[in-house]
Amino acid sequence: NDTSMQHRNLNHMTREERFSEAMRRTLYALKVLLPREGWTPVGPEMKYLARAIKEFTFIIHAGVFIPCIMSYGTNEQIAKWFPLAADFRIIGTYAQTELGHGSFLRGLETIATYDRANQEFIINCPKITAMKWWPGDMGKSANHVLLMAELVIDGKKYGMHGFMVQIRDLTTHEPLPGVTVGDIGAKLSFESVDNGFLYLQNVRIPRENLLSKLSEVHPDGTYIKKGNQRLMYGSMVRVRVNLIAHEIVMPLAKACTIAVRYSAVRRQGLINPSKEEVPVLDYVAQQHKLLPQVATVFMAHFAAKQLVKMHHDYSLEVEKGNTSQLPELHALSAGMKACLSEQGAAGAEIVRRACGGHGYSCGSGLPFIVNRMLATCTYEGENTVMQLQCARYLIKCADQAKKDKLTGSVWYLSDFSNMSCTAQTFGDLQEPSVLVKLHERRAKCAVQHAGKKMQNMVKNGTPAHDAWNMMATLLINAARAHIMQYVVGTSVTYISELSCSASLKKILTQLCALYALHNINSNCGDFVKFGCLTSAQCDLAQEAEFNLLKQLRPDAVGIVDSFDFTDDILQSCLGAYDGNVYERLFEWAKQAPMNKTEVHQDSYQYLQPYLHEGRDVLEGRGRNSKL
Ligand SMILES: CCCCCCCCCCCCCCCCC/C=C/C(=O)SCCNC(=O)CCNC(=O)[C@H](O)C(C)(C)COP(=O)(O)OP(=O)(O)OC[C@H]1O[C@@H](n2cnc3c(N)ncnc32)[C@H](O)[C@@H]1OP(=O)(O)O
Ligand SMILES: Cc1cc2nc3c(=O)[nH]c(=O)nc-3n(C[C@H](O)[C@H](O)[C@H](O)COP(=O)(O)OP(=O)(O)OC[C@H]3O[C@@H](n4cnc5c(N)ncnc54)[C@H](O)[C@@H]3O)c2cc1C
Repeated sequence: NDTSMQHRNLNHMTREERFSEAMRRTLYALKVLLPREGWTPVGPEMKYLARAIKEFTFIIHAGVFIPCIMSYGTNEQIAKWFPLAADFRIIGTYAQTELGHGSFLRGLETIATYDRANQEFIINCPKITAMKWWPGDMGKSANHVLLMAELVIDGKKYGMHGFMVQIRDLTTHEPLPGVTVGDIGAKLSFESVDNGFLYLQNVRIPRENLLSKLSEVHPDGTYIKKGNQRLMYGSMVRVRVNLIAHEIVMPLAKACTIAVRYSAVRRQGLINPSKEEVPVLDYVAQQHKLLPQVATVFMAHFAAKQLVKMHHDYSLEVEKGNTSQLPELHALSAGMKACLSEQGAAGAEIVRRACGGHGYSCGSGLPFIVNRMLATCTYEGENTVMQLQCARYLIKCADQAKKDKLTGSVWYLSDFSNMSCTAQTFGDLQEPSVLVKLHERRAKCAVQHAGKKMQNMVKNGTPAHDAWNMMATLLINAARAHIMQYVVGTSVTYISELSCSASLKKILTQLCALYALHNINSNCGDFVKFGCLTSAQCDLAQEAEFNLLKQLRPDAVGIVDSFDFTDDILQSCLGAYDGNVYERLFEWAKQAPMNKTEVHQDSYQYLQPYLHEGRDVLEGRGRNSKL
């Protein structure tokens, strides 16, 4: 109810207005509304703030820069920079991606050369492709960057390391000497975020600014490795784990809230010619578009909770020096981020499109969500690259499964029990245990299929790297199958262990079955090809899905209401709680800047001569028509 927090209509603001409004609101929220003692920008409070603010600034500062200080800094470095960053007395970003490289980190070109005489690092972007490009909050907001650069000592390269680099004056906010920085311009979304470019030329930083938890450089230039160097990639794992809830589950839940509420209000056409127009939500085709996406919100939420727990447990182990869980966590987080962002972004577009013309209006609030979700398929690890990382781990595990009993998320690769499906009715295929087994078998077969294909190619003389490249599509499918079995399996377990009312558990079980069946029916080629289902059982799977749509239809609005988004955060004429769609759309349109005058003078000057000629002809004074 704090008017300082309420959103003005973002669609009727310029990009620069949105940029400064987002900063005002974010700082207001953080500085005024949060208890100051003890909160951290990545603490549980952020989850609630993120529900209250449509456009944040400082997501990278809070979601990446600060966690990196914790992950890569020594205790002294954390003690120095964390308090400043947590209170926004320094604003930072994570500057890794360059104009010429984003996925292939070993190709990054920014160099940090150690100057022994002055005990400094000299930072350089040797050519235009080395310029840092994309980091959020970097163009106009950040005064520091956590710069990922190639460390060079006496001409020898030591790989990518993290350096704290100040880029703007803390008094004037002007760029420091050797720093060229700015905004990269208009993007598909994130209008309020100043993704930036950063060109560094002979910028000097103290030796102490190398974040030295994992490695350090002594004054004489001696390089010391401390611990598993793979932890240098650790911040990306953490962000991939955290972004699922924040940037995939929540936006998809908002989109589903809007689309389901609108579909319950929008009457269009007849089902029974003798009855009145029906709400479009009564069309099974509409239910088939919307309800599986509602189910995805829940299943992705449950799986993300499990992944966050796994990351938390892993972090405790790393503190004890045990990094053994890192390979599985990397594979799972990379695969989950890629597959759920793919599903989520596609799902948001499906539900937007299900709202017809009004879904194409920014007044629906849906284009904002769809465009932002598209970014999740690219940032924090481009999806294809992440799926291949996941597949790399699966292929290794499949080889290991031939001799060892596997555990963890890949345990099913060493399950050689009979997994044939005996379902005779569509009810059998709604059973959670049957759905889990089907997904495990499909995933196991997909991984083995890709592995076998590559082995055969190598046996026939194809170099392993070429076989990998040629089978990439099968490897990506294997990664998707692995993640689907993980999401279905963890969701079934989570729901079964949930202490809640029987009626709620029934709905959640139905949603889980709907998610699994929708996935089966969308990929039935795999399920038949790998012998998981017969063609007749595929028909039953479709029947099972349609039956669940019918069962869930009466609760559809109640289910999305349970996401509990306020009208202010939805900013949607279609999804407002009161359902007054048409009045809201009309009011929203009238507020458009285009309508601040009855006649748009700038354009009228071009139209006027033609209009006056038309007037004269119609009033009998004008020359004959030119046509
Ligand atoms: C005040 C407001 C507050 C608001 C709310 C705050 C809350 C916020 C919550 C969170 C929300 C976050 C919002 C999201 C914003 C995101 C913004 C975007 C940021 C970015 O995009 S940062 C840049 C991201 N870039 C990447 O991800 C690059 C991807 N590329 C790579 O990771 C690597 O290049 C690679 C993995 C593809 C290849 O690397 P490399 O060549 O070195 O490795 P190989 O493939 O040869 O593999 C070598 C072995 O290393 C293992 N490996 C690879 N990566 C990792 C890893 N990350 N962890 C562990 N191990 C890793 C491989 O598995 C290989 O192992 P093997 O044993 O040899 O097989
Ligand atoms: C909204 C947004 C915010 C961002 N924020 C940040 C930030 O804060 N900090 C930061 O450092 N970066 C940030 N990024 C950059 C982001 O991390 C990179 O864009 C991402 O890592 C992809 O790298 P790239 O852009 O170089 O694409 P590329 O890697 O060049 O990919 C281009 C194409 O090549 C394909 N490809 C690449 N490698 C392979 C491979 N090995 N096998 C098969 N196909 C391959 C990809 O699949 C893709 O189709 C942001 C990006 C966006 C869009």
